[in-house]
Parts: sequence; structure tokens; C-alpha cells
Amino acid sequence: MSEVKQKIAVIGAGSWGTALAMVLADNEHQVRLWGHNEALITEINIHHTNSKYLPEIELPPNIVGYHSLEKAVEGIETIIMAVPTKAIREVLNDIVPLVKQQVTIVHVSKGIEPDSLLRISEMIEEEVPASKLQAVVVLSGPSHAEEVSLRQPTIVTVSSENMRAAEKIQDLFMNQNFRVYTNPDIVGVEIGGALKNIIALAAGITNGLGYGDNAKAALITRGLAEISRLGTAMGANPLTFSGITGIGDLIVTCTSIHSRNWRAGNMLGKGKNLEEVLENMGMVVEGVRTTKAAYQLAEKVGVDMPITKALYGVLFNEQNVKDSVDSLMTRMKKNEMEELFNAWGDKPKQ
Ligand SMILES: NC(=O)C1=CN([C@@H]2O[C@H](COP(=O)(O)OP(=O)(O)OC[C@H]3O[C@@H](n4cnc5c(N)ncnc54)[C@H](O)[C@@H]3O)[C@@H](O)[C@H]2O)C=CC1
Ligand SMILES: O=C(CO)COP(=O)(O)O
Repeated sequence: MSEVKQKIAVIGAGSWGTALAMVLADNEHQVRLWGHNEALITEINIHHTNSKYLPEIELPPNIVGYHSLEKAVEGIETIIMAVPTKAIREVLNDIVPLVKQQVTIVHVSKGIEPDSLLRISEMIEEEVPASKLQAVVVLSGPSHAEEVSLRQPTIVTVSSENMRAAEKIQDLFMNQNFRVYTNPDIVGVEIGGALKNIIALAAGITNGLGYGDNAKAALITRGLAEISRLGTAMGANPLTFSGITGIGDLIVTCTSIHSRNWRAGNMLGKGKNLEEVLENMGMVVEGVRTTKAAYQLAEKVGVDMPITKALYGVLFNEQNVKDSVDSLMTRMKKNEMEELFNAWGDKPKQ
């Protein structure tokens, strides 16, 4: 844990922003938790609760809610961005004119931007002028807010092109319940975190269709293969995908009842349409937009991503879910070893 206590702004008072604010508050930092919903900020300051996103959790007194973005970022050196990927540019646009000093921006979101096909750290670098940006750090891993807010053991990874900055963020968050690793492979960390939501949606769908653990294991392993294939083609280190932000996050998101992506998929598998599902959720389901982005990326990079393609058909082209599973199962036969080596950019030895 860092000995130096800081003032830190957490931007986004949804489930993840609030849970991470709690970790920082437990480490005795002064936490400013900004949210755009004034009623929620009033609740945080008066009752020390966030009943919409983390019911029954009491927030430490050193988390103070802010509705003014200007006051939240005043004199701050570290900003934690915890809004959905879709909102990042808009919120950064508001923040940039307000910061007079250089800041380190830590993003904790999991997505890729459709059409631009940028990772979140790249979006941040586009939005924040270099003169105001000390470093961009990503924090990612198998970490449902519901369990972090109960102070249950959790591990995550931080990554950055500036590893000194990543180590500072590791120190800021690390405590006995929240163990933070570093990994210099920012491409792999961001790609793994974003794309696991696609596979979680698919795992939810198979559950909704009444399929069991075999189907789930199939999706996790073959999902990892296609994530690694795309990630490696984009310059990631293939080893990252067998780590915390790869297989680790895939396991938790495909198997936990907390996962919004899994729950959304489950409803789709049971026959609900996408609009109904998203309305029902009331929280962000990042995998929907990321499926579009990953589909576009796979086409651009020329990488085979059959699960992503099938899900794209379900979400955006009204393909039947059961038919999509059937067509995945009846694809041309394959040699697994050859495929795995292809993902690693090498040739099979036998
Ligand atoms: N909830 C979790 O357990 C985890 C979430 N994440 C990631 O963290 C990011 C945020 O997710 P959650 O906090 O779970 O979402 P959430 O749906 O619980 O909360 C999102 C927050 O952002 C706010 N927001 C949405 N659009 C906004 C805008 N245009 N301007 C300002 N604020 C806006 C919402 O009002 C809400 O307070 C996502 O990318 C998610 O994948 C990552 C790890 C764990
Ligand atoms: O990223 C997460 C856990 O690591 C949260 O997943 P969901 O967005 O599916 O709830």
C-alpha cells in the first residue's frame, strides 16, 4: 500500500467506480467520487450509500460525492475514469479544459470503440493533449464490483506504456483484499478485458437455451483462442491471454451471476429481444458494442473469429440464437494444435 496519501478523483459513480473508490478509501486516500446524477451524489454524501448500484453497502466517510466536475478534478494528479466506454470521450471533453496540471488517467473500462476501432488508452490519448497527460494506465481483471465492495479477495492487473506510472497505481490500490499485478503488455490487457464480454454474452445465451457446463467450457476455451488470435495480430503478447486479464476475466465473466454480460446473454437465449434486455438491465452491457467493434476489427485484420461473428449475427442481424449455435458446431473440421499455433504466430511442430 502506498504510504503517501493522495486526493484522487473517481469519475463515474456506477458500480465499478464506487467499488474502486472504496478500495482507495480503505487505503486512506481522500476520494472524490463524481457522478452526473445529482440525487445519487446527495445520497452518497448524506447516507453513505449507493443504493442503485451497490445496495446494502456502506461507503467509508473519506469518499465524498461530487456533482461538479470542476471541483472534483481541481488540484488532482490522478483521475480514475470509470464510465462506460461509450461515455469516455464526452466526459474527457468536459474534463480537459478544467485541468490545469498534468494528470495520470487510469481507465477501468472494458471496451473497444466501434468504427475507429481504438482501444480505450488510444481514445484517451486522442482526447487529452500531451501537455496535460502524465500517463495513461489501464486497470483490468476478474473483479465484479459486488464482491470488491464486500472486500472479498480480488486480483487485477495494471498496464501502461509508462511502467513507472503503472507501479504507482499498483501501490495506490494494493491492499490485503485487492492484489494488483503489473503487466507491460497494454495491448493484450485491454484486448482481453474488452473481448471477454463477447464470450460472456455467448455463454449466457447457451445457458438461456438450456445448455450446460460443456457448452460453457467450449465457449471459454474457443473464446480464448479467438481473442488471442485477434490480440496477437494486433501486437499483444500471447502469454497475456493465459493470465489475469485473459483467461482470468473470461472465467469470472462467463460463470458469475454478477456479470451483466452473462445475464443479458441468458435473457437473449430465453427469447427476449436485445432492446428489452438492455432496458431490463439498467446498467452497462459493454459486450454489445464490443461485438460490433471486434467484428469490424476481425474483418480489418483478417482474423477468424467464429463466436464473435455468430454473436454479431444474433445482435445486429436478427439471426436465431439456436441456429447460430448449430452453425458454430457444424463448421468445417479443424486441427486444434494447428489453430493454437496459428494464434501464436508460429508453425506447428507436428
Ligand atoms: N461493474 C463491474 O463489476 C466492473 C465494471 N467494469 C467496467 O467499468 C466500466 C463502468 O461500468 P460500471 O460501473 O459497472 O457501469 P454502471 O452501469 O454500473 O455505471 C456506469 C456509470 O456511468 C455513468 N454514465 C453513463 N453514461 C454517462 C455519461 N455520458 N456521462 C457521465 N456519466 C455517465 C452512469 O450514470 C453510471 O453512474 C465498464 O466499462 C465496465 O465494463 C470493469 C470491471 C468490473
Ligand atoms: O468486467 C467485469 C468483471 O471482471 C464485469 O463484467 P460485467 O460487465 O459483465 O458485469
